[in-house]
Amino acid sequence: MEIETVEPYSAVMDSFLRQCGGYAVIDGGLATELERHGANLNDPLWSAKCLISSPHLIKRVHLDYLEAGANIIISASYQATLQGFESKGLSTEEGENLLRRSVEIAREARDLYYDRAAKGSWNITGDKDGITRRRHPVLVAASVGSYGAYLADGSEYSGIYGENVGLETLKDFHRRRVQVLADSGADLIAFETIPNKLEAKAYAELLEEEAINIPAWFSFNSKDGTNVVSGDPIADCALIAHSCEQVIGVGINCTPPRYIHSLIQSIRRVTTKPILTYPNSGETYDANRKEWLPSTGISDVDFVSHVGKWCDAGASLVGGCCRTNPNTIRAISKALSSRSNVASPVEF
Ligand code: MET
Ligand SMILES: [Zn+2]
Repeated sequence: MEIETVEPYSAVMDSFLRQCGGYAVIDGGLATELERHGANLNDPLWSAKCLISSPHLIKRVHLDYLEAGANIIISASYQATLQGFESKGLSTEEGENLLRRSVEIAREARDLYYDRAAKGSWNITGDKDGITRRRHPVLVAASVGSYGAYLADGSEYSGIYGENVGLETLKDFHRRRVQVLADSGADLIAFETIPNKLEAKAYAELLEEEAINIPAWFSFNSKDGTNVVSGDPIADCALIAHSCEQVIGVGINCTPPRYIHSLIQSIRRVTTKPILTYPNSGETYDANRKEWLPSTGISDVDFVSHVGKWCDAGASLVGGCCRTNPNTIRAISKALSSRSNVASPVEF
């Protein structure tokens, strides 16, 4: 009898991290970077609005992050939901096509980046001889934002959905989008800015029940360094991720840098899965005024000075979220490459 060996999901991340030299760079904020380029995202669809109005800009921002050293680029589907598209008058089919398009744009950016790297039009890794050019490995992650992100009322920063929103409601809300993204050609699904335990549970059950056959990461947000934003302990949330086979990474995003270290420590206590972190700039989003309040924001340099400490605590994937930009990612890439042990770079 022939025994079929199926590669475990975790092998995808293990071999990717090996290729990256042990540490991988996640991209920076997408929506806020689109805004910095002039896009008006004051809309319930937020960055997904650009899938309709300016896909070329999304591609450009992905490319900027690749050029800055990102190994993982995250698609513009964070706030792209079939329900959101429907309320704009789009059909289910049109909505599904836009979801697929978000991943296609990221894949096109990766192809373009590889092409340009091969032609040597960018000094990707600063090769000394100028002859052997190396490119860094790149994965495309399909973003799934939380139910709170769809509500567009800031509740992904409170995690309070009310009594009427239970596990089944959340599963039904996310089901079709997750199915479409799983078949879109993405390398993994990035469940981002997860504000509570309930939604993590909904994702884990969906991945299992729908037999989603690409890996995923779970990334939570926090405003105190101990709990996710709803008040559920980060350790409980990370345990849900730990117990789900498809989940190949667990971590924290869109959270001020000052809380990251203790959150990583708490996650490390409950899982051996790779830990990822892509904090925001440290500024606070005011959902009522729909703007980022200055004040506690820290500079790129300060942000990056924490990276080594985060890696020492267990993180192996680091990037940036809202209000970070290609400069942040360039600096993170530099910080990580000094720790990396690139044994087998991809050569042209
Ligand atoms: N990947 C998304 C973005 O950068 C995450 C947003 S967090 C509110 O736009
Ligand atoms: Zn963010």
